[in-house]
Amino acid sequence: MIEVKNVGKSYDGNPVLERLNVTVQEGEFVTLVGASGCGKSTFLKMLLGTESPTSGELLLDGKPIADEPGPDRGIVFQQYSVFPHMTVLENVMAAVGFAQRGLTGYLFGSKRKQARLDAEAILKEVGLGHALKKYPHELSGGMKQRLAIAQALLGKPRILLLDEPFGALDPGIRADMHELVLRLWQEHKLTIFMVTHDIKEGFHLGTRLWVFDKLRHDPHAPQAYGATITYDLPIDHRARQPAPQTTEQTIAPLLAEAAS
Ligand SMILES: Nc1ncnc2c1ncn2[C@@H]1O[C@H](COP(=O)(O)OP(=O)(O)OP(=O)(O)O)[C@@H](O)[C@H]1O
Repeated sequence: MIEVKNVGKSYDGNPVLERLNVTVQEGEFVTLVGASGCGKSTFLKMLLGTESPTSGELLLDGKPIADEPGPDRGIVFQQYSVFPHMTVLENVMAAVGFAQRGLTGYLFGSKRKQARLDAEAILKEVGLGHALKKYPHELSGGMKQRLAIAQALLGKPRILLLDEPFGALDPGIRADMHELVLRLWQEHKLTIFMVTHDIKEGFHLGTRLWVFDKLRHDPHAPQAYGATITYDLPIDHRARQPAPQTTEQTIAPLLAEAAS
């Protein structure tokens, strides 16, 4: 479904990513780990369509990914911005309006009624059914991310991109969010790409874990080469067991080394 063929990405002539070659099938849950600044978010942005590859091809169903975000791809960031003067329900309805009418955004009559029903349904699904009338400043971190996920799912995307969505949350809340994401992944038959700095989270959620790192280094020119996918590990979740210690023990020092 997604083919990444020899993709490279540079900014101002400095390579960030190079020689990416992978294929991802519908329904996979790919987790991305790697040192800070090695290009994980850049890869997500190329899938979203807000950045394009400098070289190579990024194909969705055999066609180049459109160079603008579309309803088939939703994204959730670690920090999320909402309209502070609107309630949870109004924020989601506004997103429906923008999706349907562009920046003028306001819906009338039966369309507005339908938007409200859709917004209420998705908010219930992400566990915010009790918080429709709350304002953003009244929400906890976990509730804000639930709202972000609701917005991302509104266009009924096939692909959900998660850029460290739970990085700022406490462990207990994270566990609840993991449950939510796994449920939505299954119920909506999503293909998910999720960046995380937490390797345990990567193993726990993913059906496949990618490690981004540089294969080539020039000590005199640290910007000379980009990162690539150095490990592509399938994860067997039939029992949703914790990651096998041996694999985790192999990868963790590599990440620590790459980060130093
Ligand atoms: N629009 C841009 N213009 C120039 N350089 C950029 C741009 N976006 C990202 N970069 C650079 O590309 C590199 C990769 O950034 P990216 O955010 O993709 O890394 P990352 O692996 O997601 O990092 P982190 O884990 O810290 O979020 C960084 O050196 C960053 O400064």
